[in-house]
Amino acid sequence: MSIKTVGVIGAGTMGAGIALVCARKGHQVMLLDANQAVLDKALVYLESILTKDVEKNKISEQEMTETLELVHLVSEIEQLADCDIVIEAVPERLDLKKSIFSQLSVICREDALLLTNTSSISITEIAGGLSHPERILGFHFFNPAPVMPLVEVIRGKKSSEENVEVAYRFAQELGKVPVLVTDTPGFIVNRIARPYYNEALRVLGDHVAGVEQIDRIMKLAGGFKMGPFELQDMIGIDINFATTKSIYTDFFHEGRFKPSRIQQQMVQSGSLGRKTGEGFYDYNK
Ligand SMILES: NC(=O)c1ccc[n+]([C@@H]2O[C@H](COP(=O)([O-])OP(=O)(O)OC[C@H]3O[C@@H](n4cnc5c(N)ncnc54)[C@H](O)[C@@H]3O)[C@@H](O)[C@H]2O)c1
Repeated sequence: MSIKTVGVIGAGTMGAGIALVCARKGHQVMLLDANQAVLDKALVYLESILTKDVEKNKISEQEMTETLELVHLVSEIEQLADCDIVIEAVPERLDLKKSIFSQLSVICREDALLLTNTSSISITEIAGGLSHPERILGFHFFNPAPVMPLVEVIRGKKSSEENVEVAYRFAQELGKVPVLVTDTPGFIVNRIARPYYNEALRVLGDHVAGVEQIDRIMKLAGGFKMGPFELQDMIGIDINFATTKSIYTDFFHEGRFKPSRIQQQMVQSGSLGRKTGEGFYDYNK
């Protein structure tokens, strides 16, 4: 399969980065968001990253212009009809993802690959009841997408082996390191990472230590690049909370995955981390 045009749905934290990864490899990118302000912000982000590449002599000004010209900002899902691959990166909600994939199933060609960047939701459930579920797979980038090398390629119950191979090769072609995963809650990385966030939130809730202290200790003693609270702010506390809830539900409420009330209240209050300027840390200072 020759991949020319890639659709990216959702131009937020992940979608904008995924669009950049694809455009840098010469693909035409149709970047869709329901919110025009997010699309405008995504363009500013792309320009700022590529400008840094020019300043560091990694690319020429002409290459920057050519890469930017590959990214088309769109507002209607029908504009993705000719895409060879579509990567969905809307918020971590099953109803939203199901609705998007049911529209894509009608709009896109039968041989187009339909990928979801979900952190935790069952691929099998997203594809359930849709026509041609063999072309629906998980394709999970890590944040920030242009920097992090890993992509989890997740095989849903009805994903075909042929499409798994195409997705695997596509990840390699993007310069990423793919890992094949079967469809289980949280896949590999988010399942293993849950205790890092959850236990830190319990330590905070038990007043054992504060946010900055916990982050500092995990970096100093554990060798982590970022502490659990810095990471939640970068990921988006809403996205992190939704991921924990989904993993907890899909593991039939095993206590070790139980979500935290602290995180829930931060989401309820609109303190979502860096993207809102305030989370466990204040970014407006
Ligand atoms: N944030 C992370 O660190 C991270 C890492 C890996 C995977 N993910 C996953 O990627 C997905 C997106 O996460 P994010 O952090 O980029 O979210 P985000 O909230 O930053 O961005 C989501 C975007 O989707 C848009 N959107 C919502 N409904 C839409 C629709 N119907 N059509 C088009 N656009 C729509 C929103 O306007 C928003 O801009 C989630 O499934 C998340 O679990 C996130």
